[in-house]
Amino acid sequence: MSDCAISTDGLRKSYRGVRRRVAVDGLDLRVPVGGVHGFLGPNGSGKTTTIRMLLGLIRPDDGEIRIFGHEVPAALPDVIARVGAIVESPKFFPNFTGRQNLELLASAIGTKRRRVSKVLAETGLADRAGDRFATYSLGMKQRLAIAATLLKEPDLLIFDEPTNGLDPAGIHEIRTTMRRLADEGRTVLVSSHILAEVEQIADTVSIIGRGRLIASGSVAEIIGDRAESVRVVLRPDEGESAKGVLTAAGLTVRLDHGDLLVDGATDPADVNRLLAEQGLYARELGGVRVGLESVFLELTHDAELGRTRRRDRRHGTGDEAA
Ligand SMILES: Nc1ncnc2c1ncn2[C@@H]1O[C@H](COP(=O)(O)OP(=O)(O)OP(=O)(O)O)[C@@H](O)[C@H]1O
Repeated sequence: MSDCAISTDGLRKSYRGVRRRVAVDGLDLRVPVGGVHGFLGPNGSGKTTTIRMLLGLIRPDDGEIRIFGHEVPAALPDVIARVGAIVESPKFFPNFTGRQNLELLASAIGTKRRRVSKVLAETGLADRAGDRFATYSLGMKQRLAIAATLLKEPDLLIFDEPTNGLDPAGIHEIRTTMRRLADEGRTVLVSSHILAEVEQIADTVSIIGRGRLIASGSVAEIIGDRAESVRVVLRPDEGESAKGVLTAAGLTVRLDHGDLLVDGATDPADVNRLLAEQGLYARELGGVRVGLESVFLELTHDAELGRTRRRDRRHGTGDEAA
């Protein structure tokens, strides 16, 4: 697995409370060396728990983690110097300037002071380095946090929802910074539930749901043959019967805001013919590109559905034919 910056196999973690809660449920993750890897999943799907295990902050119940081939947590001391992470908002002194805050940190971790100017430049903060931290925008505060993780020259950067709470300009700044860090040869793992945002900068992604891997690969691979769908606009009362006709013809059909979306590389003319044969006439019909966001919703919805069906079968309450 030496071509992986991070790999996990069968990673598991439950939290004990009133009830046992499975947060990570046999996760197999592969993060290639170099580039931005989006670690995506809905709220509560286990992203933060996974990241905390990668950093040795909590212990897995089971499974294996390797970072640059080193087993974690056992060999964490051998590799932690190569890893920089932001998992929570780091604390800085509000009345110190950005530069003073970084200089303090640099001396605490034994890094040369001249590195401070370099990381300020790398995160686009050189111009504001002499201003007090308290006067920084949220995006600048987050970039100072990134600058702090760069002090020890890490090969791998791990960011847990780094754009949380930022406005569009702040999101853009962080996104540009992450892209630049990866273009300089580092590996950046960034978790998010905002998929459209990660889609723009990620080279590869892993999508998780309920603590399990649902899909991984390049954005293009995951979108795959869903890249083209056919949108069909009908009279509102015809949606269900049209869906029945197309599904019976073997097509995958979803209702989307009252319209039908026919997934897969389907020729709009075939859809038109199938409907017309049954006396259903489309008001509009055309190809649409599908983004990662809708694929993600579909995948996590399918995973959830599979889980419900398995549970129903166990309890004997489900539709056995399903
Ligand atoms: N310290 C804890 N004690 C008990 N349950 C926890 C704890 N931390 C997380 N959980 C639960 O574990 C599950 C996974 O949570 P986690 O924070 O890892 O997900 P996440 O994907 O990072 O979510 P978000 O996008 O909301 O940050 C959730 O059901 C959450 O409620």
